[in-house]
Amino acid sequence: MGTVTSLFARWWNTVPALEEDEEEADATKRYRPLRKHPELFQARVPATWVAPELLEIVNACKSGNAKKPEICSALRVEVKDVYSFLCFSPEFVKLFVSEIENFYASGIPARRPNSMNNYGVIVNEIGMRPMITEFQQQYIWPIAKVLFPEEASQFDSHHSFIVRYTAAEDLGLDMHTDDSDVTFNVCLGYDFTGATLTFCGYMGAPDHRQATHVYSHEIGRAVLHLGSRRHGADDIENGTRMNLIIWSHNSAWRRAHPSRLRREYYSKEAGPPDPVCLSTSQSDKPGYTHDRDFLAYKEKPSGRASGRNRAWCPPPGKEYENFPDSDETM
Ligand SMILES: O=C(O)CCC(=O)C(=O)O
Ligand SMILES: [Fe+2]
Repeated sequence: MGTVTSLFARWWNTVPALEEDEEEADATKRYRPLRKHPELFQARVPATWVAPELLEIVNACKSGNAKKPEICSALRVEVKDVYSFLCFSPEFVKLFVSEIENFYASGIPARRPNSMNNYGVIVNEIGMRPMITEFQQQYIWPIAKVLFPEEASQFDSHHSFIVRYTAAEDLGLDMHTDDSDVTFNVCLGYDFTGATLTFCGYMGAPDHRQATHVYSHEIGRAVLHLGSRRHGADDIENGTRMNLIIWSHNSAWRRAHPSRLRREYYSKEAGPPDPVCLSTSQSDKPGYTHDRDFLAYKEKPSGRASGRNRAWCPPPGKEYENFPDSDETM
């Protein structure tokens, strides 16, 4: 990831992706002889891997008659600009999960997908990039192009990873935006309770920190949203949740919209934030906090009593009326 993106990531509380090597990752080389299902490492997505509903949506989108947001009944509008659909067949879910379990069992070290997730795996780095690229181009892109015509005018790369949460490991993921143009997020297992996904507004919009929707993950169902939408994974209560996330990138759109990185394009906030939309930390560094008014609405998280204050949101001049004074903020 380049400097601009890193800066963008720091400034906007975007989840930063770690750098992916141009060369074949070490994990790919080491894991190659241990692959359990070699078909997951080829540029092919057999029709038996996808749900009939996904085929229906893709066909509707390709027909050119699809109108946003009512593409077809198989596509559910969760809330404006957040969509979900049945995506993978039980056959694929079983295959994919068993491969990931096999990778974990191999003990091969894998770099983590982002600075906020300690138990995930970058699936591109274990050799799955060709299959994911095929899935992105054949299935995600035709749908995203209809739903988000500008951000998804083309997809030319992706950062794809597994996230895993259990009560004994990572419980959830703090509020953030993604370093993606369009995010695809599908649940692959297992049994769990809690672990919903809470959506707020768009980065820099007046309702940026207003709660808009709570999505409940279901195995095989995918959710699609823009990376600039603030969201967070709520704590898991029991069991284990595993999701595959594909961050699609559109370099042309990024080049054409450098302004999305600039403070002056941030709107004044309409009102005080919903506490569920407040962001504490994307790091284990104490005191690493993103929302300037966090302490006016929530307790200081334990173990974060000191340290550098990196809070930036909302930017100066963009505060809502009666923004709490500095004694109440970090
Ligand atoms: O756990 C989830 O469902 C969401 C994870 C997420 O938002 C992310 O990894 O960027
Ligand atoms: Fe995310």
